[in-house]
Amino acid sequence: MKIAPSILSADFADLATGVAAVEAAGADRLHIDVMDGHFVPNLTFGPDTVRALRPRTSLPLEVHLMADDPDRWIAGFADAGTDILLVHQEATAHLYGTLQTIAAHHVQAGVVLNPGTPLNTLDEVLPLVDQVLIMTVNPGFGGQHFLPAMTAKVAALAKTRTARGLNFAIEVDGGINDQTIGDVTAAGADIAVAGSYIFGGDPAQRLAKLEGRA
Ligand SMILES: O=C(CO)[C@@H](O)[C@H](O)COP(=O)(O)O
Ligand SMILES: [Fe+2]
Repeated sequence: MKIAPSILSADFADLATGVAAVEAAGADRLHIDVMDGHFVPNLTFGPDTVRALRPRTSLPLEVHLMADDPDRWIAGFADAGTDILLVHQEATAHLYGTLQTIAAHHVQAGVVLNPGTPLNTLDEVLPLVDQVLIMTVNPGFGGQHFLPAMTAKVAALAKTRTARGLNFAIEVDGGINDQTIGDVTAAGADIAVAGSYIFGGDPAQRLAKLEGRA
């Protein structure tokens, strides 16, 4: 299992220190939760945060874009140094085109599903994506409880991937800790985002635990 620490739970006044800690501890990538105050009731980072972090780490930068009308942000995040851009299915009426636009900017494209959005809404776009992110909480805030019903959704997506001969990565986000990581791993997730668990203690120890090294 690859772990993507979410800087939403890091110290906003000292992001570079949090990033250095998880990079030294062996994180796979950095997860950057962008919230626009409309799609979700919270405000966080923008492209300038990505631009500022880019020279401070060699980890891939994954942007989880919780914003309405994601097309307006694609060029800005691509130009800032984003490696993987994840857009919500629920945030655009033009998902197919949005994913094409991300790829045209030479950024890996991913799609995110809220807990209440069915998998079959992705039937047509799965061949276009590098990654599918299954929300295991309702988006907007860190530190929420994992929704156990999402485990079956991850398993169903893994089954679809095999049946269709596709090779996108499956990621989970929300409520991931040492108690919940086992179920999502068994269900077929490849990457797990973790914020409050990683930054709520010693990041190196907690990362090792999630990766099954401790
Ligand atoms: O996208 C989100 C929340 O909307 C997440 O990436 C959170 O940052 C995960 O936080 P934890 O549940 O791990 O505390
Ligand atoms: Fe996220």
